[in-house]
Amino acid sequence: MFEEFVLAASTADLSEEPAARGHADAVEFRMDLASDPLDRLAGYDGDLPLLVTNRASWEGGEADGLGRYDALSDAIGHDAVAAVDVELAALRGTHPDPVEESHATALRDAAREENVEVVASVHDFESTPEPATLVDLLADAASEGDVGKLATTATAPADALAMIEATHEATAAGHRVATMCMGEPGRHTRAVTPVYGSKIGYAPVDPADATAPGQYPLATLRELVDGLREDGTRE
Ligand SMILES: O=C1C[C@@](O)(C(=O)O)C[C@@H](O)[C@@H]1O
Repeated sequence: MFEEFVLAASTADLSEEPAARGHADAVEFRMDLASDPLDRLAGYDGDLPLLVTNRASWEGGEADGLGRYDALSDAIGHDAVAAVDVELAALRGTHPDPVEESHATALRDAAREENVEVVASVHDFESTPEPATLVDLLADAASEGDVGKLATTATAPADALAMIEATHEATAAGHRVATMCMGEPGRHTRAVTPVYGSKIGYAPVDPADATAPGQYPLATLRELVDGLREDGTRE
């Protein structure tokens, strides 16, 4: 699924899928922000494939406890689910609770059996480390998942440059990555890092429901990313 750039419409409401269809390649279903996510998933009959995310509270989301893995295990059994997001800190065992690692790696094994791709993700809600650190994080994340995703917070233009540089380096080193900066000074990275190899972009269908600071509206990001492609067309 992530051979080419995938624009994911990020939402807590799967009934938005028809509105996303014209612009998005997939839907990121933020299960942690949804009510009755498994019921919603069971009733999903949209066209776009789903990337399911159940973001842990310790990584900026709203899902508490290990039960979030049970929900994800159930979710990956649905035909429409093509990818699952798992936090790198859990996969790597760097989270303080060692039980996270066994749950995260078991979920990854189950995903592989279902032919569901794994997005290993890292978020920094405060800052953007220097490029060498970003490249290391991307290499780690890409080795734990099918795609390594890194979202950091830009507080100055140099942070955006660091993310662009790291995206280029990690991609040149053969890692499959998805990158973006959160926050206003890094907003343009969402349009630009795909030029350097980033494989996933996230944008809300309704700008009022952004799932991260600095996201462009879906139609805008589609236009920007396509406009910056060499031939200027959607693949
Ligand atoms: O991890 C990400 C990236 C993101 O945080 C962003 O910055 O667009 C949005 C989240 O919904 C998604 O799970």
